Amino acid sequence: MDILSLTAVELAKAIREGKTTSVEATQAVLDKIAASEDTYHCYVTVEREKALQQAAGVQKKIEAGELTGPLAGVPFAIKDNMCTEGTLTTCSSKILENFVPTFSAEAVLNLEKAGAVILGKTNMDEFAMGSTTETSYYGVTKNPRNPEHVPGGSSGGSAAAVAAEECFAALGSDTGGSIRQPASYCGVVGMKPTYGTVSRYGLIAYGSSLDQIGPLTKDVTDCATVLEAITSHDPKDSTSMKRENTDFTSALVADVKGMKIGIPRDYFGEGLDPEVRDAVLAAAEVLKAQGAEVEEFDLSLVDYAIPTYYTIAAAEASSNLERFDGVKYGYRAQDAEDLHTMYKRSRSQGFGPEVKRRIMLGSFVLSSGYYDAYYLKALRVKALIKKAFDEAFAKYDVILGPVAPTTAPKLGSSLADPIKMYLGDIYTISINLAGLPGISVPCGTDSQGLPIGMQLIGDCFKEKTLIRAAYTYEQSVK
Ligand SMILES: NC(=O)C[C@H](N)C(=O)O
Repeated sequence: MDILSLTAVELAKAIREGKTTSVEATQAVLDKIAASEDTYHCYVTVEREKALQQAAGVQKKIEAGELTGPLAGVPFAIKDNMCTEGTLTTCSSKILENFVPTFSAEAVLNLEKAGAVILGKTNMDEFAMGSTTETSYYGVTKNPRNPEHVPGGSSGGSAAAVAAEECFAALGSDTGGSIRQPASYCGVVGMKPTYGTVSRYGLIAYGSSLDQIGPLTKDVTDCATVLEAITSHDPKDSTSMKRENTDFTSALVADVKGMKIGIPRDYFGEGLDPEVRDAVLAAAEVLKAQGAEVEEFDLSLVDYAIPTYYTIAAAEASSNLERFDGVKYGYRAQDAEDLHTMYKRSRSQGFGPEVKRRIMLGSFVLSSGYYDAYYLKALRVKALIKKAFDEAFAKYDVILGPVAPTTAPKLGSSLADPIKMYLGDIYTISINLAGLPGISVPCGTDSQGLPIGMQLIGDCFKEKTLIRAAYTYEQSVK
Protein backbone atom coordinates (compact mmCIF):
# COMPACT_ATOMS: atom_id res chain seq x y z
CA MET A 1 0.00 0.00 0.00
CA ASP A 2 1.31 3.44 -0.97
CA ILE A 3 0.30 5.21 2.23
CA LEU A 4 1.18 8.70 1.00
CA SER A 5 -1.19 8.55 -1.96
CA LEU A 6 -4.22 7.88 0.26
CA THR A 7 -6.69 10.66 1.05
CA ALA A 8 -7.21 11.56 4.71
CA VAL A 9 -10.48 9.61 4.88
CA GLU A 10 -8.94 6.57 3.15
CA LEU A 11 -5.99 6.63 5.55
CA ALA A 12 -8.23 6.78 8.64
CA LYS A 13 -10.19 3.80 7.28
CA ALA A 14 -6.99 1.82 6.67
CA ILE A 15 -5.91 2.58 10.25
CA ARG A 16 -9.30 1.50 11.65
CA GLU A 17 -9.10 -1.72 9.68
CA GLY A 18 -5.62 -2.43 11.06
CA LYS A 19 -3.96 -2.25 7.62
CA THR A 20 -1.59 0.43 8.87
CA THR A 21 -1.17 2.55 12.00
CA SER A 22 -1.13 6.25 12.75
CA VAL A 23 2.53 5.93 13.75
CA GLU A 24 3.43 4.24 10.45
CA ALA A 25 1.58 6.93 8.46
CA THR A 26 3.19 9.72 10.48
CA GLN A 27 6.63 8.20 9.96
CA ALA A 28 5.98 7.85 6.22
CA VAL A 29 4.95 11.47 5.85
CA LEU A 30 7.87 12.68 8.01
CA ASP A 31 10.23 10.73 5.71
CA LYS A 32 8.59 12.41 2.72
CA ILE A 33 9.05 15.81 4.38
CA ALA A 34 12.73 15.03 5.02
CA ALA A 35 13.18 14.03 1.38
CA SER A 36 11.37 16.91 -0.32
CA GLU A 37 11.47 19.95 1.97
CA ASP A 38 14.74 21.11 0.43
CA THR A 39 12.89 21.45 -2.84
CA TYR A 40 9.49 22.83 -1.78
CA HIS A 41 9.91 24.37 1.68
CA CYS A 42 6.27 23.99 2.72
CA TYR A 43 6.96 24.20 6.47
CA VAL A 44 8.37 26.78 8.86
CA THR A 45 8.41 24.23 11.70
CA VAL A 46 8.21 20.42 11.66
CA GLU A 47 7.59 18.75 15.04
CA ARG A 48 8.96 15.25 14.37
CA GLU A 49 9.14 13.85 17.91
CA LYS A 50 5.93 15.47 19.05
CA ALA A 51 4.04 14.18 16.01
CA LEU A 52 5.26 10.61 16.52
CA GLN A 53 4.33 10.77 20.20
CA GLN A 54 0.91 12.16 19.39
CA ALA A 55 0.42 9.43 16.77
CA ALA A 56 1.31 6.73 19.33
CA GLY A 57 -1.27 8.16 21.76
CA VAL A 58 -3.94 8.39 19.08
CA GLN A 59 -3.21 4.83 17.89
CA LYS A 60 -3.78 3.49 21.41
CA LYS A 61 -7.10 5.28 21.62
CA ILE A 62 -8.15 3.94 18.23
CA GLU A 63 -7.29 0.39 19.30
CA ALA A 64 -9.19 0.89 22.56
CA GLY A 65 -12.24 2.02 20.58
CA GLU A 66 -12.10 5.51 22.12
CA LEU A 67 -11.45 7.26 18.80
CA THR A 68 -13.65 6.08 15.96
CA GLY A 69 -14.10 9.18 13.78
CA PRO A 70 -13.29 9.51 10.07
CA LEU A 71 -10.04 11.45 10.68
CA ALA A 72 -8.61 9.52 13.62
CA GLY A 73 -4.87 8.99 13.21
CA VAL A 74 -4.43 11.31 10.21
CA PRO A 75 -1.35 13.62 10.08
CA PHE A 76 -2.21 17.28 9.38
CA ALA A 77 -0.31 20.49 8.64
CA ILE A 78 -1.40 23.81 10.17
CA LYS A 79 -0.84 27.28 8.72
CA ASP A 80 1.60 29.20 10.87
CA ASN A 81 -0.92 31.87 11.88
CA MET A 82 -2.87 29.46 14.12
CA CYS A 83 -1.65 29.19 17.68
CA THR A 84 -0.38 25.78 18.73
CA GLU A 85 0.43 25.21 22.38
CA GLY A 86 4.16 24.68 22.86
CA THR A 87 4.95 24.98 19.14
CA LEU A 88 6.52 28.02 17.48
CA THR A 89 3.91 30.18 15.73
CA THR A 90 5.53 32.85 13.57
CA CYS A 91 2.94 34.08 11.04
CA SER A 92 6.02 33.85 8.79
CA SER A 93 7.20 37.12 10.33
CA LYS A 94 10.48 38.07 11.99
CA ILE A 95 8.47 39.87 14.67
CA LEU A 96 7.15 36.51 15.93
CA GLU A 97 10.38 34.55 15.41
CA ASN A 98 10.37 33.34 19.04
CA PHE A 99 6.64 33.24 19.84
CA VAL A 100 5.58 29.94 21.43
CA PRO A 101 1.87 30.14 22.36
CA THR A 102 0.58 28.76 25.66
CA PHE A 103 -2.69 27.70 24.06
CA SER A 104 -4.01 26.23 20.80
CA ALA A 105 -6.51 27.70 18.35
CA GLU A 106 -10.00 26.22 18.73
CA ALA A 107 -9.91 24.83 15.18
CA VAL A 108 -6.67 22.96 15.99
CA LEU A 109 -8.16 21.62 19.24
CA ASN A 110 -11.22 20.44 17.31
CA LEU A 111 -8.97 18.57 14.87
CA GLU A 112 -7.06 17.01 17.75
CA LYS A 113 -10.34 15.92 19.37
CA ALA A 114 -11.09 14.16 16.08
CA GLY A 115 -7.80 12.27 16.44
CA ALA A 116 -5.58 14.31 14.11
CA VAL A 117 -1.80 14.28 14.45
CA ILE A 118 -0.17 17.71 14.03
CA LEU A 119 3.01 17.53 11.93
CA GLY A 120 3.99 21.17 12.04
CA LYS A 121 3.36 24.69 10.84
CA THR A 122 3.26 25.75 7.21
CA ASN A 123 4.82 28.71 5.47
CA MET A 124 2.64 31.64 4.44
CA ASP A 125 2.78 35.24 3.34
CA GLU A 126 3.81 37.36 6.34
CA PHE A 127 0.68 37.89 8.46
CA ALA A 128 -1.30 36.43 5.49
CA MET A 129 -0.62 39.53 3.41
CA GLY A 130 0.18 38.45 -0.12
CA SER A 131 -0.84 36.06 -2.86
CA THR A 132 2.35 34.06 -3.49
CA THR A 133 3.90 33.08 -0.10
CA GLU A 134 6.92 35.13 -1.20
CA THR A 135 6.45 37.76 1.55
CA SER A 136 7.41 35.15 4.18
CA TYR A 137 10.45 36.04 6.31
CA TYR A 138 11.43 32.36 6.18
CA GLY A 139 11.95 31.96 2.44
CA VAL A 140 9.70 31.08 -0.48
CA THR A 141 7.64 27.93 -0.93
CA LYS A 142 7.67 26.32 -4.36
CA ASN A 143 4.72 24.89 -6.23
CA PRO A 144 4.99 21.06 -6.20
CA ARG A 145 3.33 20.92 -9.65
CA ASN A 146 6.21 23.01 -11.03
CA PRO A 147 8.87 24.33 -8.62
CA GLU A 148 9.65 27.31 -10.85
CA HIS A 149 6.23 28.70 -9.94
CA VAL A 150 4.70 30.07 -6.75
CA PRO A 151 2.21 27.95 -4.78
CA GLY A 152 -0.10 30.97 -4.34
CA GLY A 153 -0.91 32.54 -1.04
CA SER A 154 -1.22 33.33 1.60
CA SER A 155 -1.81 29.68 2.64
CA GLY A 156 0.80 28.56 0.08
CA GLY A 157 2.65 26.25 2.46
CA SER A 158 -0.54 24.40 3.38
CA ALA A 159 -1.62 23.96 -0.26
CA ALA A 160 1.86 22.90 -1.33
CA ALA A 161 2.16 20.43 1.58
CA VAL A 162 -1.08 18.72 0.48
CA ALA A 163 0.02 18.67 -3.18
CA ALA A 164 3.52 17.37 -2.32
CA GLU A 165 2.11 14.61 -0.06
CA GLU A 166 3.93 16.23 2.87
CA CYS A 167 0.70 15.89 4.88
CA PHE A 168 -2.69 14.28 4.28
CA ALA A 169 -4.68 17.48 4.76
CA ALA A 170 -4.08 20.98 6.08
CA LEU A 171 -5.74 24.00 7.62
CA GLY A 172 -5.44 27.42 6.02
CA SER A 173 -7.06 30.79 6.57
CA ASP A 174 -8.80 32.97 3.99
CA THR A 175 -9.19 36.74 4.28
CA GLY A 176 -9.47 37.50 0.57
CA GLY A 177 -8.78 34.21 -1.18
CA SER A 178 -5.90 32.79 0.84
CA ILE A 179 -7.29 29.24 0.89
CA ARG A 180 -8.99 29.11 -2.50
CA GLN A 181 -6.26 30.70 -4.62
CA PRO A 182 -3.33 28.50 -3.45
CA ALA A 183 -5.65 25.47 -3.70
CA SER A 184 -6.28 26.43 -7.32
CA TYR A 185 -2.57 27.00 -8.09
CA CYS A 186 -1.52 23.69 -6.48
CA GLY A 187 -4.38 21.54 -7.83
CA VAL A 188 -6.00 20.69 -4.49
CA VAL A 189 -9.42 21.39 -2.95
CA GLY A 190 -9.79 24.40 -0.63
CA MET A 191 -12.82 25.85 1.10
CA LYS A 192 -13.58 29.10 2.87
CA PRO A 193 -16.68 28.51 4.99
CA THR A 194 -19.40 31.06 5.81
CA TYR A 195 -18.00 33.73 8.16
CA GLY A 196 -18.59 32.60 11.75
CA THR A 197 -18.59 28.84 11.01
CA VAL A 198 -15.09 28.02 12.29
CA SER A 199 -13.86 29.72 15.47
CA ARG A 200 -11.20 32.39 14.97
CA TYR A 201 -10.01 31.96 18.56
CA GLY A 202 -6.25 31.49 18.37
CA LEU A 203 -6.04 32.60 14.73
CA ILE A 204 -3.66 35.57 14.69
CA ALA A 205 -5.91 38.32 13.36
CA TYR A 206 -5.35 40.08 10.05
CA GLY A 207 -8.75 41.42 8.89
CA SER A 208 -11.04 40.20 11.65
CA SER A 209 -14.31 40.82 9.80
CA LEU A 210 -13.03 38.78 6.83
CA ASP A 211 -10.75 36.05 8.27
CA GLN A 212 -12.02 32.49 8.25
CA ILE A 213 -10.23 29.15 8.76
CA GLY A 214 -10.90 26.29 6.36
CA PRO A 215 -9.59 22.99 4.92
CA LEU A 216 -7.09 22.31 2.12
CA THR A 217 -7.42 18.70 1.02
CA LYS A 218 -6.79 16.15 -1.71
CA ASP A 219 -10.47 15.78 -2.60
CA VAL A 220 -14.01 16.98 -1.84
CA THR A 221 -14.74 14.11 0.57
CA ASP A 222 -11.79 15.10 2.74
CA CYS A 223 -12.84 18.75 2.52
CA ALA A 224 -16.36 18.03 3.84
CA THR A 225 -14.98 15.73 6.53
CA VAL A 226 -12.40 18.22 7.80
CA LEU A 227 -14.92 21.07 7.72
CA GLU A 228 -17.32 18.99 9.79
CA ALA A 229 -14.56 18.34 12.34
CA ILE A 230 -13.46 21.96 12.77
CA THR A 231 -16.91 23.57 12.84
CA SER A 232 -18.10 24.50 16.33
CA HIS A 233 -19.81 27.23 18.26
CA ASP A 234 -17.17 28.91 20.39
CA PRO A 235 -18.08 31.54 23.00
CA LYS A 236 -14.42 32.64 22.95
CA ASP A 237 -15.00 34.10 19.46
CA SER A 238 -17.77 36.70 19.57
CA THR A 239 -18.50 36.21 15.86
CA SER A 240 -18.79 32.41 16.11
CA MET A 241 -22.24 31.20 15.15
CA LYS A 242 -24.44 28.47 16.54
CA ARG A 243 -25.15 26.55 13.37
CA GLU A 244 -27.45 23.62 12.82
CA ASN A 245 -27.11 20.82 10.27
CA THR A 246 -23.34 20.92 10.13
CA ASP A 247 -23.17 17.29 9.02
CA PHE A 248 -21.39 18.43 5.85
CA THR A 249 -20.45 14.89 4.81
CA SER A 250 -24.14 14.11 4.28
CA ALA A 251 -23.88 16.35 1.19
CA LEU A 252 -21.37 14.02 -0.53
CA VAL A 253 -24.00 13.00 -3.07
CA ALA A 254 -23.36 13.02 -6.82
CA ASP A 255 -26.58 14.71 -7.89
CA VAL A 256 -27.13 18.25 -9.18
CA LYS A 257 -30.40 17.66 -11.01
CA GLY A 258 -32.39 20.89 -10.97
CA MET A 259 -29.61 22.85 -9.25
CA LYS A 260 -29.55 26.41 -10.57
CA ILE A 261 -26.06 27.63 -11.37
CA GLY A 262 -25.35 31.23 -12.34
CA ILE A 263 -22.23 32.27 -14.26
CA PRO A 264 -21.40 35.96 -13.76
CA ARG A 265 -20.46 37.51 -17.13
CA ASP A 266 -18.36 40.02 -15.18
CA TYR A 267 -16.07 37.17 -14.08
CA PHE A 268 -15.15 36.28 -17.65
CA GLY A 269 -14.09 39.68 -18.98
CA GLU A 270 -10.80 41.44 -19.49
CA GLY A 271 -7.74 40.06 -17.71
CA LEU A 272 -8.90 36.44 -17.60
CA ASP A 273 -6.45 33.99 -19.18
CA PRO A 274 -8.28 32.24 -22.08
CA GLU A 275 -7.04 28.82 -20.93
CA VAL A 276 -8.51 29.41 -17.46
CA ARG A 277 -11.76 30.64 -19.01
CA ASP A 278 -12.08 27.59 -21.25
CA ALA A 279 -11.37 25.13 -18.43
CA VAL A 280 -13.89 26.75 -16.08
CA LEU A 281 -16.61 26.93 -18.75
CA ALA A 282 -15.94 23.29 -19.64
CA ALA A 283 -16.43 22.41 -15.96
CA ALA A 284 -19.78 24.24 -16.04
CA GLU A 285 -20.75 22.08 -19.03
CA VAL A 286 -19.98 18.95 -16.99
CA LEU A 287 -22.40 20.07 -14.29
CA LYS A 288 -24.97 20.92 -16.96
CA ALA A 289 -24.65 17.45 -18.40
CA GLN A 290 -25.36 16.11 -14.90
CA GLY A 291 -28.69 17.95 -14.84
CA ALA A 292 -27.88 21.41 -13.44
CA GLU A 293 -29.49 24.45 -15.03
CA VAL A 294 -26.70 26.79 -16.03
CA GLU A 295 -27.12 30.39 -17.21
CA GLU A 296 -25.18 33.61 -17.41
CA PHE A 297 -26.10 36.74 -15.44
CA ASP A 298 -24.70 40.14 -14.50
CA LEU A 299 -23.15 40.46 -11.07
CA SER A 300 -22.41 44.13 -10.85
CA LEU A 301 -19.89 45.86 -8.55
CA VAL A 302 -17.07 43.41 -9.27
CA ASP A 303 -14.82 46.33 -10.22
CA TYR A 304 -15.24 47.86 -6.78
CA ALA A 305 -14.29 44.73 -4.87
CA ILE A 306 -10.50 45.31 -4.97
CA PRO A 307 -10.42 48.88 -3.59
CA THR A 308 -13.11 48.02 -1.04
CA TYR A 309 -11.26 44.94 0.20
CA TYR A 310 -7.83 46.56 0.35
CA THR A 311 -9.28 49.52 2.29
CA ILE A 312 -11.13 47.40 4.87
CA ALA A 313 -8.48 44.68 5.23
CA ALA A 314 -5.68 47.23 5.64
CA ALA A 315 -7.71 49.26 8.15
CA GLU A 316 -8.36 46.20 10.29
CA ALA A 317 -4.75 45.02 9.91
CA SER A 318 -3.34 48.36 11.05
CA SER A 319 -5.37 48.07 14.23
CA ASN A 320 -4.80 44.33 14.81
CA LEU A 321 -1.04 44.58 14.34
CA GLU A 322 -0.66 47.34 16.93
CA ARG A 323 -0.15 44.66 19.57
CA PHE A 324 3.26 43.70 18.12
CA ASP A 325 5.30 46.31 19.92
CA GLY A 326 8.38 44.46 21.16
CA VAL A 327 6.99 44.32 24.71
CA LYS A 328 4.43 41.55 24.82
CA TYR A 329 5.44 39.35 21.89
CA GLY A 330 8.36 38.33 19.81
CA TYR A 331 11.15 40.40 18.42
CA ARG A 332 12.51 43.38 20.40
CA ALA A 333 15.13 45.77 19.02
CA GLN A 334 18.18 46.03 21.27
CA ASP A 335 19.87 49.10 22.72
CA ALA A 336 16.98 51.54 22.40
CA GLU A 337 17.47 54.51 24.73
CA ASP A 338 13.76 55.01 25.46
CA LEU A 339 10.41 53.22 25.15
CA HIS A 340 9.23 55.03 22.04
CA THR A 341 12.44 54.26 20.17
CA MET A 342 12.17 50.63 21.23
CA TYR A 343 8.61 50.40 19.78
CA LYS A 344 9.67 52.10 16.60
CA ARG A 345 12.79 50.03 16.01
CA SER A 346 11.13 46.74 16.95
CA ARG A 347 8.32 47.34 14.46
CA SER A 348 10.61 48.76 11.76
CA GLN A 349 12.96 45.81 11.99
CA GLY A 350 10.32 43.16 12.75
CA PHE A 351 7.81 43.71 9.92
CA GLY A 352 8.52 43.18 6.21
CA PRO A 353 7.70 45.68 3.43
CA GLU A 354 4.24 44.34 2.46
CA VAL A 355 3.05 44.39 6.10
CA LYS A 356 4.36 47.94 6.54
CA ARG A 357 2.60 49.02 3.35
CA ARG A 358 -0.73 47.72 4.69
CA ILE A 359 -0.23 49.24 8.15
CA MET A 360 0.45 52.62 6.55
CA LEU A 361 -2.47 52.31 4.14
CA GLY A 362 -4.78 51.20 6.94
CA SER A 363 -3.69 53.97 9.29
CA PHE A 364 -4.25 56.46 6.47
CA VAL A 365 -7.82 55.37 5.65
CA LEU A 366 -8.71 55.45 9.36
CA SER A 367 -7.16 58.83 10.07
CA SER A 368 -9.40 61.80 10.77
CA GLY A 369 -10.16 63.69 7.60
CA TYR A 370 -9.89 60.54 5.47
CA TYR A 371 -12.07 58.15 7.50
CA ASP A 372 -15.35 59.14 5.79
CA ALA A 373 -13.84 59.38 2.32
CA TYR A 374 -12.20 55.95 2.37
CA TYR A 375 -13.04 53.63 5.25
CA LEU A 376 -16.70 54.55 5.63
CA LYS A 377 -17.21 54.56 1.87
CA ALA A 378 -15.65 51.10 1.65
CA LEU A 379 -18.07 49.83 4.31
CA ARG A 380 -20.97 51.19 2.25
CA VAL A 381 -19.73 49.49 -0.92
CA LYS A 382 -19.30 46.28 1.08
CA ALA A 383 -23.03 46.45 1.94
CA LEU A 384 -23.88 46.95 -1.75
CA ILE A 385 -21.73 43.95 -2.74
CA LYS A 386 -23.61 41.82 -0.20
CA LYS A 387 -26.91 43.08 -1.66
CA ALA A 388 -25.81 42.15 -5.21
CA PHE A 389 -25.07 38.60 -3.98
CA ASP A 390 -28.41 38.43 -2.13
CA GLU A 391 -30.16 39.25 -5.40
CA ALA A 392 -28.15 36.62 -7.26
CA PHE A 393 -28.94 33.97 -4.65
CA ALA A 394 -32.65 34.72 -5.00
CA LYS A 395 -32.23 33.17 -8.47
CA TYR A 396 -29.34 30.72 -8.19
CA ASP A 397 -28.21 28.01 -5.80
CA VAL A 398 -24.57 28.35 -6.81
CA ILE A 399 -22.41 30.92 -8.58
CA LEU A 400 -19.64 29.40 -10.71
CA GLY A 401 -16.50 31.12 -11.96
CA PRO A 402 -12.71 31.07 -11.94
CA VAL A 403 -10.71 31.30 -8.69
CA ALA A 404 -7.94 33.45 -10.16
CA PRO A 405 -7.38 35.14 -13.53
CA THR A 406 -4.27 33.08 -14.30
CA THR A 407 -2.47 29.93 -13.26
CA ALA A 408 0.48 30.14 -10.82
CA PRO A 409 2.95 32.87 -11.84
CA LYS A 410 6.70 32.28 -11.95
CA LEU A 411 8.63 32.77 -8.72
CA GLY A 412 9.90 36.33 -8.39
CA SER A 413 7.49 37.85 -10.92
CA SER A 414 4.77 39.23 -8.61
CA LEU A 415 6.16 41.32 -5.76
CA ALA A 416 7.57 44.17 -7.83
CA ASP A 417 4.08 45.40 -8.68
CA PRO A 418 1.76 45.15 -5.64
CA ILE A 419 -1.26 46.64 -7.42
CA LYS A 420 -1.04 43.96 -10.09
CA MET A 421 -0.80 41.35 -7.35
CA TYR A 422 -3.90 42.81 -5.62
CA LEU A 423 -5.80 42.65 -8.93
CA GLY A 424 -5.24 38.89 -8.99
CA ASP A 425 -7.67 38.64 -6.05
CA ILE A 426 -10.55 39.96 -8.15
CA TYR A 427 -12.70 36.80 -8.06
CA THR A 428 -12.12 35.78 -4.44
CA ILE A 429 -12.31 38.88 -2.25
CA SER A 430 -15.96 39.87 -2.70
CA ILE A 431 -16.91 36.48 -1.18
CA ASN A 432 -15.11 37.50 2.04
CA LEU A 433 -16.67 40.97 1.96
CA ALA A 434 -20.11 39.30 1.77
CA GLY A 435 -19.24 36.57 4.32
CA LEU A 436 -20.15 33.79 1.86
CA PRO A 437 -18.75 30.26 1.51
CA GLY A 438 -16.60 29.41 -1.51
CA ILE A 439 -14.77 26.30 -2.67
CA SER A 440 -11.95 25.84 -5.17
CA VAL A 441 -12.04 22.58 -7.11
CA PRO A 442 -9.35 21.47 -9.60
CA CYS A 443 -10.72 21.55 -13.17
CA GLY A 444 -7.78 20.78 -15.43
CA THR A 445 -4.43 22.26 -16.34
CA ASP A 446 -3.12 24.85 -18.79
CA SER A 447 -0.75 24.14 -21.69
CA GLN A 448 2.21 24.30 -19.27
CA GLY A 449 0.62 21.66 -17.05
CA LEU A 450 -0.21 24.13 -14.26
CA PRO A 451 -3.46 23.45 -12.37
CA ILE A 452 -6.64 25.51 -12.88
CA GLY A 453 -9.32 25.89 -10.22
CA MET A 454 -13.05 26.45 -10.56
CA GLN A 455 -14.72 28.44 -7.80
CA LEU A 456 -18.21 27.59 -6.56
CA ILE A 457 -19.79 30.26 -4.38
CA GLY A 458 -22.85 29.70 -2.20
CA ASP A 459 -25.24 31.78 -0.13
CA CYS A 460 -24.50 32.02 3.60
CA PHE A 461 -24.78 28.61 5.34
CA LYS A 462 -25.05 26.75 2.02
CA GLU A 463 -21.79 24.80 2.24
CA LYS A 464 -23.73 21.60 1.64
CA THR A 465 -24.93 22.84 -1.74
CA LEU A 466 -21.33 23.67 -2.66
CA ILE A 467 -20.10 20.27 -1.47
CA ARG A 468 -22.80 18.50 -3.49
CA ALA A 469 -21.92 20.44 -6.67
CA ALA A 470 -18.16 20.02 -6.15
CA TYR A 471 -18.53 16.30 -5.41
CA THR A 472 -20.73 15.75 -8.46
CA TYR A 473 -18.14 17.48 -10.65
CA GLU A 474 -15.27 15.51 -9.12
CA GLN A 475 -17.04 12.17 -9.57
CA SER A 476 -18.02 13.00 -13.17
CA VAL A 477 -14.47 13.71 -14.33
CA LYS A 478 -12.77 10.92 -12.35
N1 LIG B 1 -5.04 36.97 3.08
C1 LIG B 1 -5.58 36.76 1.90
O1 LIG B 1 -6.66 36.20 1.83
C2 LIG B 1 -4.77 37.08 0.69
C3 LIG B 1 -4.93 38.39 0.03
N2 LIG B 1 -4.21 38.33 -1.21
C4 LIG B 1 -4.35 39.50 0.89
O2 LIG B 1 -3.19 39.79 0.73
O3 LIG B 1 -5.02 40.09 1.67
